[in-house]
Amino acid sequence: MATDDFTENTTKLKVCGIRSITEINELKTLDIDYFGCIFAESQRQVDSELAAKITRIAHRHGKRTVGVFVNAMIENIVKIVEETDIDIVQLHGDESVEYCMELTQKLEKLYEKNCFRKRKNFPAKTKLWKVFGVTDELPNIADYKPYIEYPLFDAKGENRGGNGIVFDWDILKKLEKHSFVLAGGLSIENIQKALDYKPAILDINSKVEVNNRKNKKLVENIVNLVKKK
Ligand SMILES: O=C(O)c1ccccc1N[C@@H]1O[C@H](COP(=O)(O)O)[C@@H](O)[C@H]1O
Repeated sequence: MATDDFTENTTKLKVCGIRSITEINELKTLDIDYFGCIFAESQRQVDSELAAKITRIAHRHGKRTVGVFVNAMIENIVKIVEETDIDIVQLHGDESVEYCMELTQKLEKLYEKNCFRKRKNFPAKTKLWKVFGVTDELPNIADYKPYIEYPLFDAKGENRGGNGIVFDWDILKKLEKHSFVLAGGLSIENIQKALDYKPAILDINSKVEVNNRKNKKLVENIVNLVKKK
């Protein structure tokens, strides 16, 4: 699995589902490593125009952005990556190994075309995170490894994501430290326990919302725990 120089032996933090300029402006100076923009059908869905603005603000503050897709057409993902400059593509559907291979090739071509637009401080190549919806068993992800930076384990629920529920984290004990992203129902109540499983990244979303928007105080409480402030 190819991780980049940004990866260290500490747990990083992603806040997903940013859907307004107000939210990114409120959160941009906190010690958050990644902001997520959801392109899939969702109450948190954004278009590429808004995601490009969010990404510009995030990049100016040294943060990366993650685009969340569910079974999207590969051409659409490549177009959105080009339009928005997002750093990571999170595949939250039933995308196959072959799909990840094809997307990797297409993103490589896009990189060759646009490599002159190198991002300051960031590797310009777009990475893939493949999501696996789990309950109490880990799937076999071996064939995905050549194409992804990280597997992301989320609780299998009624919807594709944003279910606000956890899975049996004990299944993560078998994994190498800092080799995966953990999502699903993460909140101030369980974030300390989640850290004990040594994920590379904790991905918070619905549990830090009030009135359908990210709440700065709720996010800040989690930042303080994860970054031990
Ligand atoms: O949040 C959504 O609406 C969403 C829709 C479609 C795909 C993914 C989505 N969110 C992702 O779900 C996980 C867990 O979220 P939660 O903490 O349980 O609310 C996270 O990776 C989000 O990126």
